[in-house]
Parts: sequence; C-alpha cells; structure tokens
Amino acid sequence: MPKVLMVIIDGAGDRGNVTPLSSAKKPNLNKLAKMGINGIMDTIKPGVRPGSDTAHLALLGYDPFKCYTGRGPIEAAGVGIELKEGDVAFRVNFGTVEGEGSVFDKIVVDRRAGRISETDELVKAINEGVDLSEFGVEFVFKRGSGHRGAVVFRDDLSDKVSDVDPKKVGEKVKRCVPLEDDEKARRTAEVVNYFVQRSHEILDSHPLNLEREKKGLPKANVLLLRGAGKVPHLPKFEDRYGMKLACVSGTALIKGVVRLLGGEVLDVKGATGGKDTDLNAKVEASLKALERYDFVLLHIKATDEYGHDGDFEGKKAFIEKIDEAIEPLLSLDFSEVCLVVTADHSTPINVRDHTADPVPVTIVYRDVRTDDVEEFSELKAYKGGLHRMTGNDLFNIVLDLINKAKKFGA
Ligand SMILES: O=C(O)[C@@H](CO)OP(=O)(O)O
Ligand SMILES: [Mg+2]
Repeated sequence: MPKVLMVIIDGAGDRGNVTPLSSAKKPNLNKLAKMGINGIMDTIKPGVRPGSDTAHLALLGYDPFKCYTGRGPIEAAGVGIELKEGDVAFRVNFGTVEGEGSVFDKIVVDRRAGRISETDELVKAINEGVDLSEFGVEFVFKRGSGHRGAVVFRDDLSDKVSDVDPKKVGEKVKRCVPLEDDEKARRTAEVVNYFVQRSHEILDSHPLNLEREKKGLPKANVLLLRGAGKVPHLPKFEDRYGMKLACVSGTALIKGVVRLLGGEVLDVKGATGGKDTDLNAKVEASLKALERYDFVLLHIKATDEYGHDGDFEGKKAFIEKIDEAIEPLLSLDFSEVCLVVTADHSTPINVRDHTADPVPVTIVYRDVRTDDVEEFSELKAYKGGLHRMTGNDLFNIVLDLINKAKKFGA
C-alpha cells in the first residue's frame, strides 16, 4: 500500500500580496509544486481562524467541531501526562508580569517571558512549592518547549472555567471564573486562582528569575493558564483508517494530537520545536519512518513563531532553510509515497496571530493531474487543480488517491 508523508509548515501562510512564502528563495518547494497538483485550503472552513490543535485534527481526518475538548488535554498528552476521568488540563505559558499587589493586580508585559528556553528549575520549584492538599486536589505540571507547559488538576473537577491568560500584553492577569452555575466549576476556579497566585510568589523570587532580572531579561514570573479541557475520547487513527500513524515534531501540542489518536511520537535528537531545530534530522527521521508507518506527519514549528513575533525576514529566512532541508523529498518514489506539503493556518506578520487566510497545498503522487502552478505560495496555489478545500477534504482526497477511501453508496 502506498504511504503518506504530510509536511506541515506551521503558520506558514500570510496576508497581502508580498508574503514570506512568496518572497523566499525556495527552489525545492517550487519543484514540488511543479511536479504536483496544487490548491488552497481553509483548514477548518472559510473564515474560521484555526488553532493548531483543531487544524491538525482536521488534517488527520477528524471533525474538530465534534471531537475537540479544549487545548489543555492535548498539550498535557504532548508533554507526557496521562489524563484520567475527572482531571482538568490547561496549557500553560511562562509569562512576565509587572506591578504591585496580588498576581491578579499585575500587568502582563510578555506572554512568553522573552521566549525563555530553559524552565526545568522553575517547574521543579513549583512542583515542590505549591501544595493543593487543602483543596483535596493533586496536580501534575510539566514543561513543554520554550515558554510552554501543561498542568493537570486531579480530582472530580470541571472544565467549564475561564482562562487566566489575557492573550494580550498590557492587560491584567485574569482571574479564573466558573462559566456555569455549578459547585464543581466554582471549586475548580478557586483551585486555579490559588495555583496561579502561589506559583507567582515562588517564581518572582526564584534565583533564576533574579538572575534574569540582573541580565535585563524578562522574568518568567507568572503561569498563564488557558484552554481548560477534559480528556477527549477519540477513535484511534489506525482503527478508523487502517494506517499506522507517526509524527516527527518538537511541539507538545502536535505530539499530543498524535498520541491521543493512538499514533507514535518519534524521538528525534535536535528536534526542539523552535527556531534552532535540526531540520535535516527531522527530514531524515521522517523518511526512515516511512519504512515502518503508513502515515507520517512531519511538523515544522518555527514559521509560526516568527509570525507571532511579527518578524517577516525571520519567517522568510526560515522558509529558505526548510527549502534546503526538504531536498531529499524530491527523490522519493512517488508511486510508493503520496507527499503532501501544506500549512495548518496562516500567522500573518502584521496580525501576529492565527488567521483564516487560506494556505497553499501541494500533493505530489504518481497519479495526480499536474497543473500550471510553478511556485509553492499562497499567491499561486489558488490557480491549481485542487482549487479550494478544507483540511478534512484534503485528508479525504489523499485517502482516495492511495485507494483507501470507502465508497459512498453501492
Ligand atoms: O504555542 C504557541 O506557539 C502559540 C500558538 O499556538 O501559543 P502562544 O501564543 O501562547 O505562544
Ligand atoms: Mg499552528
């Protein structure tokens, strides 16, 4: 059976008529566009701004409107926390706050604490210093890549509570509030607020942060929680599609999606999930994975980080790096492998967040009808033979190409 390699360049799309993708030198991506069939994709549906979580679910053939239970449990699965019934999980950002009073009186001046890369010591201090036993609750807190982490509160709790992360700088840390009139939700919010206040006290005076302050770096002195959710019950990818799934990614969220679908997360040395990742190692590992798995997802994150940072030149230069690294993909046997290159969403430089601007898609495979598109970019792809599709459509098109689609009707 032919295999699938899906390369997802996170947040690669942009806005306007000159984009990092359209202006980058990318001879290899262009060759693939020329060899294949092209189109543009609204990963969820037109006008809906995708999260990376819902986008990846859609790209793997799941309807996010039906199966998504929040970002927290996916991040938790990604950092290796096994969720139990009753648990409520959150995504965590190490951020920076300034001001006086309680943590909820302080202003968020950086949601990523200067994109801090080393948080082991801080995580340890919180795990050792915060005690939730007066609430009868346990917690598990683990770091992800960069400023990211996940926390799980363990008891019979509710996920109907609001975010602590204001999602904007210049605003106060938000108090977690119950989103329904229910004792469980009230108790959960109380636990979250205690955790955020107590962890702030520990972090603000932590030697590593005092050191950062001396060096003029933003202190990682607050935990911004968002995306409360309970463990989702997702049908396994292999049961559903008869294919063994694996991913190469340095990003907890993507690892979490794949783990929750029963897929394998491959450990690749140097895959940091950041701007310093080892792209060659990731490409090599993905090609090797095709020997053992039927559907391999190669996820590359840093384009999205450059988008969030508003750095056009950085995003463009990183696309050029990706282009060099993917050269070995040109020599794949396209009668054996169906190669898909796309993005999960746009992260435009001038928005600094995800938008619904559609992203380019290229499929290279033996049987595709090639078109006139000669460049991999959002500005050219729309002229291709695939026209415009959703993430679920793309998955179904790929299934059909490799003759795995079920017939509708007799
Ligand atoms: O994790 C990330 O890279 C981004 C977007 O998904 O989140 P944040 O804006 O909190 O850094
Ligand atoms: Mg993304």
